Amino acid sequence: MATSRTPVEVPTKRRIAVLTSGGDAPGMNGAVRAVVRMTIHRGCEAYVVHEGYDGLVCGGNMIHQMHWEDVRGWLSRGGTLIGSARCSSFRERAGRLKAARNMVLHGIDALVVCGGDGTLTGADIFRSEWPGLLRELVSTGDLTEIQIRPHATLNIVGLVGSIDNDMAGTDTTIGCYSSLNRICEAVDAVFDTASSHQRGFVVEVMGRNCGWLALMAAISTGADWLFIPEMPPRDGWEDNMCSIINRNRDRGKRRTIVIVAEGAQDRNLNKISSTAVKDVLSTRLHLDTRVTVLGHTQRGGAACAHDRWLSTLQGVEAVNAILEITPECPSPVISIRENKIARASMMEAVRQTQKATELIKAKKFEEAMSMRDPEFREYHLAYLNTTTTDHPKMALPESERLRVAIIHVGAPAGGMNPATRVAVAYCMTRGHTPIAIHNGFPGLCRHHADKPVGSVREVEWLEAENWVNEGGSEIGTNRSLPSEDMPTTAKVFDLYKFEALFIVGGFEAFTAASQLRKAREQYSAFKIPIVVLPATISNNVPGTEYSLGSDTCLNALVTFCDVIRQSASSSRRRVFVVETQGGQSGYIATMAGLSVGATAVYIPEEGIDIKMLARDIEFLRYNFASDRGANRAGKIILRNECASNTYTTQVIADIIKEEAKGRFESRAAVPGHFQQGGKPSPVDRVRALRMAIKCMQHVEGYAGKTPDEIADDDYSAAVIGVNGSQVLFSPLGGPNGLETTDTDWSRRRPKKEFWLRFQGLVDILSGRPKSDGGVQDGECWGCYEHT
Ligand SMILES: Nc1ncnc2c1ncn2[C@@H]1O[C@H](COP(=O)(O)OP(=O)(O)OP(=O)(O)O)[C@@H](O)[C@H]1O
Ligand SMILES: O=P(O)(O)OC[C@H]1O[C@](O)(CO)[C@@H](O)[C@@H]1O
Ligand SMILES: [Mg+2]
Repeated sequence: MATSRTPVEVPTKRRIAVLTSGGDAPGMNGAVRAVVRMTIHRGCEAYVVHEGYDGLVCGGNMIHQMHWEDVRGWLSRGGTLIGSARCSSFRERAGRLKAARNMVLHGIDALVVCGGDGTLTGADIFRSEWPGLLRELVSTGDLTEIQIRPHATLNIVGLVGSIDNDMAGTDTTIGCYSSLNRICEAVDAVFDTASSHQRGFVVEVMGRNCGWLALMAAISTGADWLFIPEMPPRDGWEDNMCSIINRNRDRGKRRTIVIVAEGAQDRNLNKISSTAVKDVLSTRLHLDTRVTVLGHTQRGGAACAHDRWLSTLQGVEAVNAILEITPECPSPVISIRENKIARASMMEAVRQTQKATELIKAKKFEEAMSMRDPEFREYHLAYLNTTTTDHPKMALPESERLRVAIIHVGAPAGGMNPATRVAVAYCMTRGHTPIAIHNGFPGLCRHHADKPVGSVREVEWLEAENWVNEGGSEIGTNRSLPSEDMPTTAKVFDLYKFEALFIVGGFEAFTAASQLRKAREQYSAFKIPIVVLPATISNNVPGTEYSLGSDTCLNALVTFCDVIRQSASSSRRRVFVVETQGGQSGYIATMAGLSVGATAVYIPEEGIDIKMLARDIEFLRYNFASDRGANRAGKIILRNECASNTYTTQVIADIIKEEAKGRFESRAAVPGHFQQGGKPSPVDRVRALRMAIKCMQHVEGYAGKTPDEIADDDYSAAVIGVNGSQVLFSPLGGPNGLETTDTDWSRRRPKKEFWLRFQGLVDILSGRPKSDGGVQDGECWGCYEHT
């Protein structure tokens, strides 16, 4: 160690450092970018520590200051650009002593750590030891009293960055959905070749001791069988697995997919390897079977949209937390529950995570399962109940079985097919009759009696099985509403004896349900439970903060923006004005803006005016001038299609070009229906499963009730939705019904749009000037001085 005479700068501003540690995870760069920029925005100095805890232990230029421009373009980069490591010396007090000294020498006493349970454990130990470490450093003469005085406490905030999603206390970790995307792309591809050759495939996925990736992959791809560490199969699993696979084959399935978590084991903790599973399939079923081990492909590549906005919002929250916590506060970890970013106790989260691992080792599997996030068990059960439909104990008595009609209304959205598949499978498991209405309400009224095939058809298991990863709407969707022919709609409802209606779609689906509810007075055919599962890329359905398809759309937009932005790298100095869909809702424009780091986002809720454009052009000018060609990628402005009638996408691109006076160029780009995405994203697939099952359970609750009893219950016409940290049903009618409380009918969007607050964040993180002509607290502009 150097002596205490090592010069120490006395910082004039608070210094906050960020590091990434443990296995890398897509989205870590987004977190670092957000921490760096938010730190600067909040008037502090941003530092990074390279190579995880190794960098803290080694010090020197492994720890250095970061400026605004240094993190430009990081959102789209895979891995972690500041490096990560598994550092053995930090596990020892001697290593942490060196780390403490290096932090003081750099004037840093606030640290954001992004990693898994190990990283956070290390962080918590470090914080608890901090005063003792400093005292020891003074006693050995490595630091002086004066040097340690400003650093009496160490503030640490954790961000969970890990593909494993093994951390208790948060629904998802930064990186887990990107990894799941990679897995699903691979399994979707395997799916095709497996079908062609009628083969079996055993796919091994990562996750260490946690089965989240494996479970979600199985759900998202309709795997026939699954092995996860938390829920080892019963003894004799070989027979069970073979019998289920045989039954699926007998029903006409041409492929067999088995997902094996790398930590899979039997009830005696003996490893179940993918090759052992392959051997069972080959020898017992004589299936031509292949093993695919996905390995580190699961950790690499650019982050998906979900991980980009999640890491950004959590990075921002980490800085806010660092500046707010007091010495007595336990270190927080930034979590997400459904749609709500929150803070939880870091040590409690780590304790529970480690407990889950210990319980697995102690063969207490049920308890281990309950240590995972609350939905884990729900998802596991849902997977079991929908992968095969033969569960005699699940079947309802004849009197409680319903004829459930399923209809898609509105534009296609990713997740519509998986949701329908799940509803069908659940109905079959319970003994209900799933009936698909093809091509929406016009299909119902005009083609129900067509020969040889009408538009109202019972769904076969095999038909629905193939919808697990299909985009669009296989049963056909239509924007037309029942009001176009209410009498015929009611007649056909009666004719086919519908006893429940499941509507999947966007604002039109919501409107259709509302119309049917209001028409109950005239037509008793509608006095049945009606439930809407929001599915629209616009995410503009009242009663929910999330609609199926919006995540798929964001991924498509993010890919589009990444590609065009990169195309500017040869020409440089180019601004793309990208037109997004979304109707009167700026949701996808704003979330895409957060996910790609847009310079500005124009949304209908705010409109566009000439002053705004002038300010943004001035900002672009400043940006390009201070950039000095350092970053070659283009800049993105996102404009929602309805943001202004006058300032169209092309007009804005032309104005920018004109005003740039040759200093930079601009182009309009319209991804159009590309935004509906191809195959649904894993987020949309797994949420489709959960939401569709909840919807079926909801309508099931009305079995045995009279039409009037049903009509009298406000919840008999409801929307399922994510509301903050909960998934809830909201009634359409009644005093608290969405129709009156939360629907802006003329603008076709909810009255309260939760995401509007993110609009300001897009601006803060791009450094865009405020609308009042000022700048974002002066910090974002000021930072350009450093470049
Ligand atoms: N008990 C501990 N005490 C001190 N430091 C620790 C401890 N556990 C882990 N660390 C530090 O955290 C680093 C990362 O931990 P680990 O390798 O377990 O990965 P992780 O953060 O859990 O991420 P992932 O599991 O996603 O790869 C370790 O290399 C070590 O430096
Ligand atoms: O990259 P390494 O060090 O081989 O670690 C692999 C492990 O890291 C993870 O990718 C992330 O924790 C695990 O899923 C996997 O078991
Ligand atoms: Mg770990």
